[in-house]
Amino acid sequence: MVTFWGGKRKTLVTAQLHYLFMSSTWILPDDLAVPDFPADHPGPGAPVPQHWSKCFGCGDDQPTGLGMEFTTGEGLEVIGRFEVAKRYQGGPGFIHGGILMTAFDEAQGMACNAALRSAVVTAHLGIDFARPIPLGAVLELRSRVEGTVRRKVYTRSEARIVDGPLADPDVVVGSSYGLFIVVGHEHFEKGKDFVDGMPTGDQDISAV
Ligand SMILES: CCCCCCCCCCCC(=O)SCCNC(=O)CCNC(=O)[C@H](O)C(C)(C)COP(=O)(O)OP(=O)(O)OC[C@H]1O[C@@H](n2cnc3c(N)ncnc32)[C@H](O)[C@@H]1OP(=O)(O)O
Repeated sequence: MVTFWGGKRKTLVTAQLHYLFMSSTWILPDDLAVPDFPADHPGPGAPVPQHWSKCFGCGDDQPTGLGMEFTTGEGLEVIGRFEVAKRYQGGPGFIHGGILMTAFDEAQGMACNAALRSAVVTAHLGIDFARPIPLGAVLELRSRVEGTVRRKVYTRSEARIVDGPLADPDVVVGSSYGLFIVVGHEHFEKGKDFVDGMPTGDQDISAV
């Protein structure tokens, strides 16, 4: 069918089939456990601290990083924001897709940490790029844990432009599904010879 249509139309059909395939592969397991709401949760609107000051996603001691800032949302939702700086450019005038993926990675990791109070690392991430995102846009990513199975944490996130060019809080410009794995201190001990700086805060779970 795809070969029969050919040309530009072939490309379009292939892209649509790919989108359907990608979306349909994210199927939550039947034995998913929804985490309990933390008893000490501060409620919506509270700042969520960076987990590591040198982190490319959220660190305030990482000048080239995204500098994402997080607050708690409703329920177990975590809301992250950052402005698309010129250095994040891919195609002329628009964000690089890998930067958006990085932002989703960070946002969904923070949602895991807020819900489970455990360190996690990313095992799998899938992104749907729905709209081009211009430089100067302020992106808001709303992320949540959908549930867990043993150490596996299933997450979702959506991005919207809430300020700057093409802002429209009703339009989802990208979405993401991700599998994170709960890890212990030993995971980060493997990086102690390479670490840049010394973790000091409560959220710095590295054993170095
Ligand atoms: C204060 C803190 C801040 C926390 C806040 C953090 C926010 C930071 C956000 C950035 C996060 C990152 O970028 S982290 C950096 C990028 N990620 C990484 O570097 C991870 C590299 N990969 C690994 O280190 C490893 O593969 C692990 C840890 C993910 C898993 O290894 P493991 O510990 O030996 O566990 P393993 O038995 O293999 O897997 C456990 C279960 O997960 C499943 N599983 C494992 N990988 C996959 C996979 N890709 N796709 C599907 N399923 C998978 C297995 O089948 C198994 O299922 P079952 O048998 O139970 O059914």
